[in-house]
Amino acid sequence: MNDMIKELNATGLSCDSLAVKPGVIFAALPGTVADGRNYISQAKENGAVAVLSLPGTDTEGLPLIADENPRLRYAHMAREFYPKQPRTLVAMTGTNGKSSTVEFLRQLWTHAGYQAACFGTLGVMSPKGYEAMTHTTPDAVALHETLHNLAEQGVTHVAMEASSHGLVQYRLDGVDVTASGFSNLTQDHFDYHANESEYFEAKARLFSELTPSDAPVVITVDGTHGKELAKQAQSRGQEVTRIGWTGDNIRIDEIIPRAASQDLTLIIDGKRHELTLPLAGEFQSLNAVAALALALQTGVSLKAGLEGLQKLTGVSGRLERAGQTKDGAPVFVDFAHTEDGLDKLLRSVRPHTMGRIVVVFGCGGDRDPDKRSKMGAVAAKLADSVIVTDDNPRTENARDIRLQVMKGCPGAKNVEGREAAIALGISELGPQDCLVIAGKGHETGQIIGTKTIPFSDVAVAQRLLRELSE
Ligand SMILES: CC(=O)N[C@H]1[C@@H](OP(=O)(O)OP(=O)(O)OC[C@H]2O[C@@H](n3ccc(=O)[nH]c3=O)[C@H](O)[C@@H]2O)O[C@H](CO)[C@@H](O)[C@@H]1O[C@H](C)C(=O)N[C@@H](C)C(=O)N[C@H](CCC(=O)O)C(=O)O
Ligand SMILES: Nc1ncnc2c1ncn2[C@@H]1O[C@H](COP(=O)(O)OP(=O)(O)OP(=O)(O)O)[C@@H](O)[C@H]1O
Ligand SMILES: N[C@H](CCC[C@H](N)C(=O)O)C(=O)O
Ligand SMILES: [Mg+2]
Repeated sequence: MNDMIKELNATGLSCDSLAVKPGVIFAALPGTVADGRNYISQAKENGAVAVLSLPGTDTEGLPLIADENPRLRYAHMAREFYPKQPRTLVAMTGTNGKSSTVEFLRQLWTHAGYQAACFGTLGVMSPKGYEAMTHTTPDAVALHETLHNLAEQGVTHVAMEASSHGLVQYRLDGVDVTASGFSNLTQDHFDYHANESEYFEAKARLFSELTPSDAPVVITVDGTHGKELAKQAQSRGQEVTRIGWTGDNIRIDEIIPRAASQDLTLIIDGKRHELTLPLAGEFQSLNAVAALALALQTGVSLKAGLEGLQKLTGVSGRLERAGQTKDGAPVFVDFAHTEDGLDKLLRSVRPHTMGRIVVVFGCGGDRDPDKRSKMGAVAAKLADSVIVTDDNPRTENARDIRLQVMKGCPGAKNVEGREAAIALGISELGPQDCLVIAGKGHETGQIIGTKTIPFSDVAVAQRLLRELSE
């Protein structure tokens, strides 16, 4: 451990004054809402032994660890407190598909006999079981602590989600990334990133700054951003696996949708492979292929990888079949919360549906307002009946959010309250139809104001289906 940390006899590190305990170094970080430097006295009262912050910070007499980039330093110090890391560490970025890919990769590794884990939006999944987490990419201290604990448990392979917020805020710095992956980049988070190029630069940091130049990278090259990232990675000398419908290394040649599965033809390094993926939805094939490519780069044989794909189980809240009406019309719950996600979701469901697609969705408050009408327009274009409702209004007015969504789908029904909207969706279903409830996926709460009220799309849909069949 660093001499300075030893000298201070520090027992920990935290950027939250409220969480500071005696012996902890307080990182006073300027943020988006508050400025950690305003909480130094509180941290001191709680027993902080030093302050990490910008040069010149008034630390109220505590020793100052000065750094021009205190967030980056914070991440590297976090590593010193939690030094152990599993030997294989994959980081996955992209607008959509991260959670699915890391979970599929965890399953492929486990199938191949490795002690494997993944973490992100859905929490930590390890051989020890499941543990909740608050962020897709946790704060640097929580992230390093998680990796350290997984290594102590004997986990050798970990896949983690690298969100753009996490990358910009240096939450992953200090992680010895051994391979990384990219799914796609489409609109999201324009409330946080100034524009698309800043958003792209945030994602690109994973490859240019966090992944060593001799490490393999797996890139879905179907979009312009993927192509650009692949070019940049290649010029740095990284070994690039190009995947997707247009991938040179792993190409999806054909997908034949079945009722609840897909027959895939993949061309891997020029050779044809046919298999059945036991999941519905084209986007799941793309994520499964990304997981396969990352597995092959991290010790899994092609034979075990292809076998593993045929045994994949779906990710909670990602095109999850919650149940069906008594006439057999399925109800799916999915986490699509972007224009592209909703587009891919509705297109994915179409080939599996004989009748009409009914969609229930809304948009989150305190999140990118520009995506709202765009999601409305996609729903109007690709579904037969659109019901706009609430999705975590947070501190915004729920009705205003719905009206912004409705601008893109003026013919849609506007239903206050998510349960009422789901009930209406179910009531519209004929025997050949299907209901898609999008936006909340695995979530178990509806955030209204700053309170979270228990709410699960799967549980509500199942209860309503049960009540209707009684
Ligand atoms: C916009 C954003 O990413 N904010 C995150 C960031 O906050 P910040 O540094 O801007 O914090 P701030 O509230 O301005 O406060 C500044 C500093 O003062 C400290 N403070 C503040 C108050 C106090 O009483 N005492 C105190 O010490 C704070 O701990 C912080 O260090 O760092 C905080 C500590 O790690 C995070 O909790 C916080 O996540 C907020 C709650 C959040 O909602 N983040 C979301 C948008 C997010 O990160 N999402 C991505 C996924 C996005 C995706 O879908 O791809 C994720 O990785 O989860
Ligand atoms: N490869 C993909 N391309 C486009 N859309 C996708 C893809 N994979 C998943 N989706 C859509 O995005 C939703 C979220 O998927 P997933 O949770 O895997 O993404 P994520 O990148 O982890 O999202 P988040 O940024 O919220 O963590 C899915 O429910 C689906 O609707
Ligand atoms: N990771 C995404 C999830 C959005 C999910 C949706 N239910 C919402 O609340 O907007 C975010 O925090 O922007
Ligand atoms: Mg995720």
